[in-house]
Amino acid sequence: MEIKSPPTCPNTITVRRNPPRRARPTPYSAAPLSQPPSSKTSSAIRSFPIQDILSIEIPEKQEVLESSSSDEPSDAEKLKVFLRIRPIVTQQKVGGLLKNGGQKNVWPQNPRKKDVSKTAKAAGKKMIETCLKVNDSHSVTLCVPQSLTDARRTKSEVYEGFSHVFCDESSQDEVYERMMNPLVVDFLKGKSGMLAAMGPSGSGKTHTVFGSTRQPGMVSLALRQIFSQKESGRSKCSRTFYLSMFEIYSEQAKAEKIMDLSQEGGDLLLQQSHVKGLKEEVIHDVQQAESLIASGMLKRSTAMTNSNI
Ligand SMILES: Nc1ncnc2c1ncn2[C@@H]1O[C@H](COP(=O)(O)OP(=O)(O)OP(=O)(O)O)[C@@H](O)[C@H]1O
Repeated sequence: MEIKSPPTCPNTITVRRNPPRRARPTPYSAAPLSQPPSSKTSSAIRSFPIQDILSIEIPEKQEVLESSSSDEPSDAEKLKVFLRIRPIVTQQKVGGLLKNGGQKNVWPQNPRKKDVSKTAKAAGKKMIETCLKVNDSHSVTLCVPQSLTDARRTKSEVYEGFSHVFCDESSQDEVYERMMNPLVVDFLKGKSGMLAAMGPSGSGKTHTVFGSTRQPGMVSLALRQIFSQKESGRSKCSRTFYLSMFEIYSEQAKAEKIMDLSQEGGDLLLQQSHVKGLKEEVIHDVQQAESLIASGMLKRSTAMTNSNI
């Protein structure tokens, strides 16, 4: 990938947003995957210790300093932060993007979801400027659009320290290979992992995580990898895979609720960071897993509203 350096911006300031962090091993990181839960209903699903991880100070140890010089993060760097830049939606591209080039979405979509075509139409014939420039595979510069430079907003900011920056032309496969594949490989060795997608509405979270029929996202690609290993018989021991889905949502002025998204699932309780009563369904193949996920997505309260957590 050829990366052009960003234009020189006046008054550039540097902000280090995402320094590499070292996470503690999770309690389940050493548990073998071949051992299925004792009952169909898990009574002790631990929440991901994101606060614990974020509160960990970056160690000044030699090994971490050494690893930061190499392109591939060491095992010590378990928390990774990727940045994926969504392509700009122009008038010509709108049709292609909205209809996904004639592709159907694999997953149910929120009918009231923000329509990117409206944004593009609202922009009318205004020139669309790219403000985010990729410096290298770990940093970007946020430049001020020309139209705003008159308003004395001339400072640009460099955001660095990303595990990897995916440019707007990056493919789902490329993102999968670098970001998701290591998690799946670890998962198949019995380790826990989590992928969290963050970003404002319309930034491409759904596209990345779920994708479409032509451009399958991380979930479909991970399922394919998991079941292709199983089918190829690489693992001698027979493994059983379980799937569970839940939604955390909060309505204004009300406490957060947790809902089990499996077909017969109901409200769940969080007790001492354990989601109690979450149902796990045995999954046998990609198609079955995808159809369970699709029905779970329809059950989300956010499927009926415009809000998205
Ligand atoms: N990398 C990409 N390549 C091509 N199209 C993309 C890409 N990322 C997002 N899009 C398109 O941009 C639009 C908005 O993306 P998406 O629905 O994934 O955003 P979102 O972050 O999930 O939004 P929301 O939070 O509102 O659900 C969609 O039409 C999607 O197909």
